[in-house]
Amino acid sequence: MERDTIRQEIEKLREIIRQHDYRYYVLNQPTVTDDEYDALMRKLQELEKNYPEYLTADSPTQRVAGKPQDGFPPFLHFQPLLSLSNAVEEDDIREFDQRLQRLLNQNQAEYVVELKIDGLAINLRYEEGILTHGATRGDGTVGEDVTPNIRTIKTIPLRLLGDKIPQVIEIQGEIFMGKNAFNRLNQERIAKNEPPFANPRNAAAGSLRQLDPRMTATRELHLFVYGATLIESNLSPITHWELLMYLKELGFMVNPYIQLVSSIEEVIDIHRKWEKKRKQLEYEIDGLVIKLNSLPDRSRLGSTSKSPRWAIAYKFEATTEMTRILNIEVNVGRTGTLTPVAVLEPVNIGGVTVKRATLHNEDELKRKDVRIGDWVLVGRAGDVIPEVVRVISEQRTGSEIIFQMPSTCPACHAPVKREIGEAAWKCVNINCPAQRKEKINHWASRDAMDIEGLGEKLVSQLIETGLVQSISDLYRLKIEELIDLERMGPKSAENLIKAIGQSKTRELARFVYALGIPFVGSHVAQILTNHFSSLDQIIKASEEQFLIIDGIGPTVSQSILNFFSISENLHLIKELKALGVHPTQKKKEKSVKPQEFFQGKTFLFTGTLSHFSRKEAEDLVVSRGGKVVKAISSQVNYLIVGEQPGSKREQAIKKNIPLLTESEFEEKIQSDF
Ligand SMILES: NC(=O)c1ccc[n+]([C@@H]2O[C@H](COP(=O)([O-])OP(=O)(O)OC[C@H]3O[C@@H](n4cnc5c(N)ncnc54)[C@H](O)[C@@H]3O)[C@@H](O)[C@H]2O)c1
Repeated sequence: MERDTIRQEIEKLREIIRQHDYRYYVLNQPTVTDDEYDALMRKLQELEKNYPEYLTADSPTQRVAGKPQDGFPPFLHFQPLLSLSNAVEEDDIREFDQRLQRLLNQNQAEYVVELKIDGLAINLRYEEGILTHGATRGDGTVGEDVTPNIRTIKTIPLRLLGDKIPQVIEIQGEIFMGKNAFNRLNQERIAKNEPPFANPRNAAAGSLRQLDPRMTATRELHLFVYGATLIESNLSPITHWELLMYLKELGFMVNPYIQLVSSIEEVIDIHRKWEKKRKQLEYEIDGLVIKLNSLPDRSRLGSTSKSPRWAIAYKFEATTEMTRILNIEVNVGRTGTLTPVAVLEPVNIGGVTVKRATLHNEDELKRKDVRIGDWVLVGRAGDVIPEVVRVISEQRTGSEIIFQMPSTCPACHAPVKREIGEAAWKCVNINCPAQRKEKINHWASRDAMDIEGLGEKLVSQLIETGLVQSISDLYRLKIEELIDLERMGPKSAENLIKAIGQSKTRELARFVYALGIPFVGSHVAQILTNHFSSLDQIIKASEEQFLIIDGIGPTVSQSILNFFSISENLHLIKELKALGVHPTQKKKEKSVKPQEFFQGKTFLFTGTLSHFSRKEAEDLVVSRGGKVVKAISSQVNYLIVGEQPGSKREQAIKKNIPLLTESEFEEKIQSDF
């Protein structure tokens, strides 16, 4: 890349981040998620690390962001409230530990591990035990004095407790709103036609920065304290742990999950545990904070202008990163569907290097306006296929290229067609080599016929050399033919023939899935083979016979009927039989598997759930094959009852509809994945 271009890119990125900072810290109205913001920040940090000559003191990476808002008096913090440096990778945490030990010239350090509460930082000043000021972090040096609002928060003592009252102390902590209170507040706001808050953090910040404290008083805010500066005091604790215990004695809430550890590996274990358990908490956390326990050692290490050297935020895995689109290619799937795919400058997302991301179809491509050369945010939630979340259009230079879907198939050059009402362009040639390749890949895949050793590269070779034209050709392969292939010795040829042979007696459900009938995934294939006792029965079944099956809807049944009405498909099945492929049918299991709890059933919710938002809970039901409705009717199989349920509960009882508590619901969800 040209150096000038890099400098411009860095500058643009800084400007975008400054805009987000303003919207987040000053207006309380962020327009991107924290994950997306963090991705922009990480990209800027990376560029500044690679090109240190462009690093400037006013870069957002060098400053504590945020500005005091007009309307509140300024408050000068006795000691600046800094940001925290952060890391996601285990190795970066180990490096933090090693760096500290190197600087301190020792070989073991003790840490306090705290939850990183996703709220907003506050600084409280007590003089002679009386609360005199409460201020937001602001730009770290000067915050907004929100004392009248702070005084409405019940977990903040107006007068310190105990007999060890310091003359002057400033105490830092995180103000937050619990998930239940957040959901209730949003429900009220929606009912009043006010815009809901995007997350509990915004709700807490918005509530604390009300100009009218009576408004703050109606919001359920809490405080966990995590630090203090003893300005005038007879006490001088020498560890952070001691300080936290002292803050408890003074009447504050210290988070109950703080832990004292003596090795960085323990920290990594604790992080793994919380990554899984964070959902169960009643408030949101976005990671852990690791702090050196020894206060004298902390003083020796000091801080940069942005963050202390003795602490680090160990964040949970991000699911979004920023990168650039190098090219857009088109994939041809096994049913001929053309899928545009972005070829990316490789980027690490949550520990996985991502080089390609789906753009789904032409409409999506246009809606997101993705162009070759664009900077984009790429997301990967859990195991989901990476996708382009959005374009950072502010980064455009004008040299980006608009992509057009091809008018012929990129694999066989046959014409492509897009039916009315369909999102996808399809290659019309059923002999298209790309389609054949994908069909065979699917056939051999682990959940289908599970043919060991038959990977994508080999499938390509078999098709290119003409040895295999269709699925049935796999069962005609001979060792002598395989040996001639590049990188194939006699032993591997023999193993492959053996693996292909073994697939002849796979379970019927695998065979049905392997056929690649649209909408028939392995779960539906299992339902079909549980219901019918042979493949012939499935082939001969009518629409009515499919529709009576729990878990099979009109789209699936239509798709199966279509599939078996095509003579090529029936021919393939006949050929396979003749070649000795005889899938086996397991004895029918009558026991209801946990997987089938949600399948085909209808659910209704009432009240507030404490571990999920309503949307999350609904998605969990739908992703397990269930349906969610909004009103009570005889169709409803279960009513899931949260806190403060509405009239639906009484109605359900009258109609004899079974109720599920939140924990019963959670249990079913956990045993059904
Ligand atoms: N969406 C947006 O547009 C946008 C814009 C700006 C910032 N942000 C978010 O804000 C974050 C940056 O904020 P930041 O500078 O406050 O850094 P930070 O959130 O990474 O870490 C510092 C903060 O952590 C909090 N904290 C919680 N628990 C703590 C504990 N136990 N000990 C110490 N501190 C604790 C404190 O408030 C402290 O100020 C970004 O990572 C981003 O996610 C988002």
